[in-house]
Amino acid sequence: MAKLRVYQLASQYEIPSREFVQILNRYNIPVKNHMSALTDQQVEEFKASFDPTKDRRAEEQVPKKKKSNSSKSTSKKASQKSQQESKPTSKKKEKKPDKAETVNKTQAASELKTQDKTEPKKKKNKKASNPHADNKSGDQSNRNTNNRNKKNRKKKSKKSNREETIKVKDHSKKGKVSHSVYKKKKDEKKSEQAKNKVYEIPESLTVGELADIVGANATDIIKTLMMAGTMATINQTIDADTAQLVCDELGYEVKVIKDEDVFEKIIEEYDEKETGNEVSRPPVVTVMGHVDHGKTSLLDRIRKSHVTASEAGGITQHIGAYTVKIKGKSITFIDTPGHAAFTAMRSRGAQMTDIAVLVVAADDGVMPQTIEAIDHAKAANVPIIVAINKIDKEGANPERVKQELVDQGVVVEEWGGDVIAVPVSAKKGQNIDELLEDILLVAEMEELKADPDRPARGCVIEAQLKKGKGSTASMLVQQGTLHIGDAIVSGTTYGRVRTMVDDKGHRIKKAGPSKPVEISGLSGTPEAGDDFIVMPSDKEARQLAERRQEQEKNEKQAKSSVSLEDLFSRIKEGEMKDINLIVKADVQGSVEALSQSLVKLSNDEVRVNVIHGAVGAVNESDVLLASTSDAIIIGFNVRPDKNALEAADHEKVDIRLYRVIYDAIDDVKQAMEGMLTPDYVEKVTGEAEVRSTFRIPGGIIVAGAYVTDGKISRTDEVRVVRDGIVVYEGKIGSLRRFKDDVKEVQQGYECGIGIEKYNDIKEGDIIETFVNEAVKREL
Ligand SMILES: Nc1nc2c(ncn2[C@@H]2O[C@H](COP(=O)(O)OP(=O)(O)OP(=O)(O)O)[C@@H](O)[C@H]2O)c(=O)[nH]1
Repeated sequence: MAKLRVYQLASQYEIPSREFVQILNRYNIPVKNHMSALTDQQVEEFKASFDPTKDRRAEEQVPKKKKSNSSKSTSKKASQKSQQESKPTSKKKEKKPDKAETVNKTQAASELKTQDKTEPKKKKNKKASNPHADNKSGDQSNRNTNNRNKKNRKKKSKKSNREETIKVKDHSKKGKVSHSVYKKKKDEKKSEQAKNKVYEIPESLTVGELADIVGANATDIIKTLMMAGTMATINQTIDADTAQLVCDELGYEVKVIKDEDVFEKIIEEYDEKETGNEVSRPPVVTVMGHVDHGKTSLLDRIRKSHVTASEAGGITQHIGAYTVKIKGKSITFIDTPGHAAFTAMRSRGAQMTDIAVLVVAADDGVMPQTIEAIDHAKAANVPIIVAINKIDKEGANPERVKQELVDQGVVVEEWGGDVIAVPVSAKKGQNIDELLEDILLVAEMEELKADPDRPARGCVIEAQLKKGKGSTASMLVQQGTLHIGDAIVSGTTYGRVRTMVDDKGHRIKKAGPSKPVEISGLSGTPEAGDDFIVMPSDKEARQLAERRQEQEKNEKQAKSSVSLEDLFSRIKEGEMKDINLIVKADVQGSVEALSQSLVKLSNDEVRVNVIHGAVGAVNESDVLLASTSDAIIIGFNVRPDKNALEAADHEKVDIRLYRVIYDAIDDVKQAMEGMLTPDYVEKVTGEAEVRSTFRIPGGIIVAGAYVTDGKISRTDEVRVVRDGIVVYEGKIGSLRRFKDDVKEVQQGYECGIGIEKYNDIKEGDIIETFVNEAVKREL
């Protein structure tokens, strides 16, 4: 059964709703306005204890006037009458409610409060909220009658529709009339259909908007509101409770969507919706590859040789991306080379790259960062084009590069695969056009499309604070067209596009799909990879940005990436079908052995994937890849560097470090079975940098070290790390400050450290101390 509303109960006692709200509050029933719903229990308890004669004494003034007017009219009418008598209200005040105004809980509550405090104010307010009271007393009494007949109203209104149709039918002798009957029937059918639907409404909306959503006549809504004692205009804002009540009355089923869900919905609908007006857009390309293989040289070469004469007039700006033209078609290059930027963007959910150009130096071949780049591109599901660079160099061997690529699962066309490889020389400008044409070819196959006529969407390439300009952000338009003056939200910032400059330094007024631009006008500096969305108004942009700020705050506190501990529960809940791992080890043999053993742990329920395996310390790029791919990092005989630790902390990525391969396999296995219950957790206590070494009597090599972090304690365990790889783990043999033995040395001090049973310490090594702390077993 539908819940009883305050006004309905009020009408049973013939007490005005506003007064009744106060009475209910005095009975400790915390209702806010006449639309508030009451539970059955509240109604029962209230009815049992409420004595209308006794409990309404506080409102004595009102009943008095009620008597003086007519015994049947309500006290509400009486008080309105009294307003007329006591003080004529200015026209301005009468008009006020006609403007868009919220009839919500707060307003109703505050009005009530004001009424309590001072009589004159009460009059003004009442007047303001009932503009028709002066000249529409007839309406008012009608309303009261209607209130009394409320129970029958719904039935009646439906019935009257039917009756009308029948009436017309009775007179339907002529074709014209029967046509109108037909039309009416059709309308009825339509409205019946409409009534069977569930409409979604926001937390607050205007009467007109509600009419639009459910497809009802605004007049009907206004009438229904009037019957419930609320005078509203078409532009007036009503809250969801009110809207829901009106729709109940009119027979429309509605569901209230929270404001944040409304924003989400706008975003989702936009993403999903194809307008049918999509046209081809230029591809967006990222250049990746191993250090020194020529990424920057290639990007420079492309930019310099493909800026047309007309464009060259402007000074090329660094805005993080640029567009070149080849055979009348455009290509946009993200001009910050490297996968760190690429993954940083992906970790923020942005996928701006359509194609990855993998630069491999022909004289050097596939190197660790080449593999990393391949893994990143694969994880992002982005097609690769290989640019085999430096073919002008002596010792260049493109065929060897192709062979090495096969080992990484990248099979070029000549070898029967589907990856295009182009031998180029960034230095000499050889085959650059060919590379660009191949990019266009791949783009064509990818069928990259966008509708330029939609409000713009895209993402931030980079953003900074510029002197005299405030926050500027380089943005890539991915959908629609961005215009000067557009209200936008970007990440947690918002504003209006004040200025817009393209990569050639030209001030422009609009930018279409795949176009990079630098804009100003934002309230803050968004982060690379943040999205940007054009909103219908400044107000909505600000609201969405504020909501995101709040969400970000909450998420920071509760971000959960995958960890070995929660692996089992996520598998059980069906949340995980794949376990993604990144394996880093000291030597290639270990990477392979560990990876193979881990993959073999796959069972019917879950598959174990090693999405990236490489030699070397765990770095920031590994962490970002883990974050974007929901992966756990398994390190064998390696350590994370500082940036990686910071990133892991920020992204909440689980890094597991092992000294025994079997332990790593066992942990993953046990985690999959829900048996992982670590008793000890390692805590790093200090770090010292070896700045020199010296030999002491007995041939022992001691490190002259500087404590860079925490403190080095004589009793802590110690490990020696060289280039991110653990070369020894053991105990401290001696710890000295000058000539004295000491128990500990704090950060910022120098000391001598000898390591038990280890004589191979070298300058540049990192000495890390740690303790194993007992932790509670987890259930
Ligand atoms: N001979 C020859 N040298 C090249 C070519 N391309 C780049 N180089 C040289 O290789 C070196 C590295 O080039 P960069 O473009 O800086 O390489 P990168 O990959 O951007 O390097 P990082 O930014 O450090 O990752 C420079 O000395 C270039 O002059 C080429 O096609 N031929």
